[in-house]
Amino acid sequence: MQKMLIEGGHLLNGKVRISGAKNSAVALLPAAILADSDVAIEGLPEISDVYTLGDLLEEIGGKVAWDGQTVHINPENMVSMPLPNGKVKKLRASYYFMGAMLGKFNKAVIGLPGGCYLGPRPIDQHIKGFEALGAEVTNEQGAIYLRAKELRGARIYLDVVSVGATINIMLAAVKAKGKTIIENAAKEPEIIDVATLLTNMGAKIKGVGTDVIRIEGVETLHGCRHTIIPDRIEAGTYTIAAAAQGKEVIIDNVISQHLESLLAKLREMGVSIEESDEQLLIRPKNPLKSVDLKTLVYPGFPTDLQQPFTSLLTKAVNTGVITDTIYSARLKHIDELRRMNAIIKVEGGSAIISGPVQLQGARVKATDLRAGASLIIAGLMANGITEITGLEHIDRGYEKVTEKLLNLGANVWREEMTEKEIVQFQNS
Ligand SMILES: CC(=O)N[C@H]1[C@@H](OP(=O)(O)OP(=O)(O)OC[C@H]2O[C@@H](n3ccc(=O)[nH]c3=O)[C@H](O)[C@@H]2O)O[C@H](CO)[C@@H](O)[C@@H]1O
Ligand SMILES: C=C(OP(=O)(O)O)C(=O)O
Repeated sequence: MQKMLIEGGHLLNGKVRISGAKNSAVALLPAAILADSDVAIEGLPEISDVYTLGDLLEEIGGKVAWDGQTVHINPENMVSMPLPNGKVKKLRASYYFMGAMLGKFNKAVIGLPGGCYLGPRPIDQHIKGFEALGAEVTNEQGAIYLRAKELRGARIYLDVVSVGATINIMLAAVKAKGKTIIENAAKEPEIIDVATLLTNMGAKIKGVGTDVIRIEGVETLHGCRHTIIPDRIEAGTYTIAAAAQGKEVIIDNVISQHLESLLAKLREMGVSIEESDEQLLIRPKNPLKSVDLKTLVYPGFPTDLQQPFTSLLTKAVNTGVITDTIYSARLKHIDELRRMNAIIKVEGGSAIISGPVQLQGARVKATDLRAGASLIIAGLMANGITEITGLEHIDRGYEKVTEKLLNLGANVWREEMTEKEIVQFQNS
């Protein structure tokens, strides 16, 4: 088990290339189950969630061949193997095996997913959608059993705007008989990316990117080749890091429209941002002004960037209030930031951050993926050395983070933890 060490105070300078989007990748891989021949996906990020899903595709009989960042998935020998336990618990997105296997085999058994603990993360809207399509769904000892004689298109209104439910229902509906309409659908770019893959496989989908998606079921889906979109959350994380501790940083391979809400907030704070084809040039101007923000569904401010943004606000003059309306309990990074000298009050679901303060290096724990990102940014700004444990969360979503930061001029490295440190970590 490793920890990450960051010697703070070094200015970030240069270019960082953004990887393929985690939240697309984790849906594109299960979507390949629906095809009847080879699906190639290019530009996948080298992160643990992607490899875990590759292993799960092999468990159900798929042939999975990696060629750098391209994966070839041959689904011809896949079977509806039950996956009640094991690797499905390691990540959130294993729930896409429900929609994809139901869509392909009319049955599936999938253990309830893992992923970041951000407070309760129900999947009732996924189940509502599967049931509307004609599936019988039961929860037996923590595994979801889905069975259908056949799937039939339906009109489904989502009570909550949900990325996962929108994608999962699309996966189950593309081969259902007749027409499916998903109302109050989520509009995140990753949903468009998944719909693009499915369309290239022969699916008939209209309206993705709006809140009404219309699907006309088809009998078969064929293989194809697809290139993944860049990761807007990784791009946003490096953009925030550049605003916090940068001199001049180019964020390369980015679709800036995907980050409008973040860029607007950073400009309000006084950060200079130039947008060009596939790149952002970030030049912070000190002192930064505080801002308030609320996380919202896309195109609002993403909940996944709220935690990294909290660290930035410790540097800004005055008080900033962050309210996460998607996950009100996504606040576990706050205690760790306080260890580093941050002055943050929590009231209801809001974090009230007073600044500017000089953060101090400390021993801290990444409790979830974006808490990890927030601690890395804090460590880059802090006096002295910050030690971060819980790297398994960070490795679920950030490709080669140590190398990318080193290239930008940060002083960051990983070390093996001693046995005593591992015991302390496990008991903390
Ligand atoms: C793998 C993946 O893509 N993860 C992202 C996805 O998670 P995920 O797809 O799990 O998140 P959702 O969009 O479904 O969740 C949005 C909100 O709806 C609620 N909800 C969701 C489903 C449901 O059946 N019932 C229900 O009440 C959730 O508790 C949450 O409050 O979108 C989140 C919100 O942008 C991001 O933080 C995650 O990074
Ligand atoms: C919450 C996240 O991931 P997951 O849904 O996979 O847990 C995230 O990417 O910030």
